[in-house]
Amino acid sequence: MSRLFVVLVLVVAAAGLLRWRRPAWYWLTFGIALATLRVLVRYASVMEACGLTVPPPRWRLALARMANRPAPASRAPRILRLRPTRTGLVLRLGLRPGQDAFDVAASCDRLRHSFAMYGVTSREIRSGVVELRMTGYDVLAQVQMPVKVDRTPMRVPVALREDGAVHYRDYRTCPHALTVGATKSGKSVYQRNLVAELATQDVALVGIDCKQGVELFPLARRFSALADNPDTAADLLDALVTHMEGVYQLIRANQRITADIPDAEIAADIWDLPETLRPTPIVLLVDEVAELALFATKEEEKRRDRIITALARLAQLGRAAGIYLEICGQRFGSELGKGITMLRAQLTARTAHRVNDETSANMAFGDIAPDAVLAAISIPTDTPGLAVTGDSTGGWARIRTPHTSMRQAVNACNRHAHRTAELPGLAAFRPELPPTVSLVKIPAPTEAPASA
Ligand SMILES: Nc1ncnc2c1ncn2[C@@H]1O[C@H](COP(=O)(O)OP(=O)(O)OP(=O)(O)O)[C@@H](O)[C@H]1O
Repeated sequence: MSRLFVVLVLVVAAAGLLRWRRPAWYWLTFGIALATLRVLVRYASVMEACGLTVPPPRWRLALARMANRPAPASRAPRILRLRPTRTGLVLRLGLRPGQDAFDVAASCDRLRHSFAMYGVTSREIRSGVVELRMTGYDVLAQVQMPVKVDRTPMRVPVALREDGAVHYRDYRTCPHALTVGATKSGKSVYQRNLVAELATQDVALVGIDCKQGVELFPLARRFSALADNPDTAADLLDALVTHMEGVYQLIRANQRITADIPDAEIAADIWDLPETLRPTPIVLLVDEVAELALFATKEEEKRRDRIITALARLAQLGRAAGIYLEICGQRFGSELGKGITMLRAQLTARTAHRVNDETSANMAFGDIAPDAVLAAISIPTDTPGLAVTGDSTGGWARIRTPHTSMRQAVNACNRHAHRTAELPGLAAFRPELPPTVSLVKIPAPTEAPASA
C-alpha cells in the first residue's frame, strides 16, 4: 500500500514540475497524497510514541526465544481501511486485544501533531473498530459542501463538521431541535439554510417569526402558514394542535383495518400509513422564541401560557403525527417562566452558536453534553455561523453552515413553491402573496437624452 502511494506522489510531483501552474484541484490531490504517505510512513512509530501499541503475544515471544531471534516489536492497531477524502484522510483501525477506543480518543491531539494534520477526531464504529478522521486544513474557515450529499426524505444536509463530514438534520431520528446563540452569531443564516434545503422536500413549512416577519416572510411562497406576532402565533399553534389531533384520528382509523389483517404492519405514526393516506409532514420553525414567552400584562400572560402549552403538546405528541419543531432563540431557560424547561427537555437536537455566558451554553448542553458547554463559549466572535451541535447521546461536534444569502434562500423557495402544501386547518394563516411580478421590457428611448 505505502509503495503505491510513493509511486502516486512521485508521479504527481513529476507532473507538477513539468508544468508549475496547475489548477487548485491538482494541488489539493497532491497535498492529500502527501499527507497519506506521511501517515503511512510514520504510522508505527507515531502509534508507539502515543502509547497506542500493545506487547506481542506470549507465543510469539516464546517462538523468538526458541529460535534465538530478537523479540518482536510491540503492535499498533491494524489499518483496516485508508480512504483519502476531499479534506484529508479516513483511517479505519482494528484494535488489538487490550486496546481501547477511549485510548485512541484521548490521543487525538497527540496524533494531530505527530501526523502534522490540522485536526484528528475518532469514533467507535463497532466493538474493536475505530475510525480516525483527519483533516489537512481548517475546513470550517470557508465552508464548501461536497458536491454529492446524501439527501433522503426528512434528512437534509445543513452544515459541515470540523472533521470534514456533512452534518445532517434528520427529523426521523431527532424530531425536535433547539438552536441558541447570541445576537449576530449566525442563527438566522442557519435557519435560512435549513429552509432552503427543506424547500426541496415534500414537507409543509410553518413559521413563527417574532422579528416582525423579516426573516421568514421573504420565503413566504414556500410556507403553508406564517405568523409574525405572538397573537397570531397563539392561534396558529392552536390550529396546529387541532391538526395533530386529526392526524391521530386518521392513524387510529387505519389501525383498525390493519389489526384485522394478519401479518400486516400496524400503524403507530404517519410513516406507517400507506402513501396515499399519509398526511404531509410539517416542520414548524420558530424564530426568537423568547418573544413568545415574555409578557407585561395579565392578558399577555394568558396568551403566553396558551402558547407554551401548545408548544409543549406539539413537542410531546407531534412526532407520531409528523410535526417537527425547530426552535431558535438567544436564550431558552427557566427565567422565561413555567413550562420552558419541560419544553426544552423534548428538544433532542441541540445547536449552540456563539454565546456570551456559560448560563446560555448550559441551556443547550448542560443537561446532555457538559463538555460541549466549554466549546460553545469559546467560539470566537469573528466566525459567525460556527456552532457546537450535540444530541442526547452525549456526542458533540463543531459545525458551520455554508453562508446562504437571503436571495439564495428566496430563490430556492420560489423554485419549489409548487411543493407548498395546502393545509385546510391552517388556511387562515396562509401568507398573502402579491401576484408574481413579470418583468415588463422597458422600451428603449427613441431619442438620445439631452446632455448638459
Ligand atoms: N455560516 C456563515 N458563514 C459566514 N458568515 C455568516 C455565517 N452565518 C452568519 N454569518 C454572518 O453573520 C451575520 C449575522 O448572522 P445572523 O443574522 O444569522 O445572526 P443572528 O444570530 O440571527 O443575529 P440576531 O439574533 O441579531 O438576528 C450575518 O451578517 C452573516 O453574514
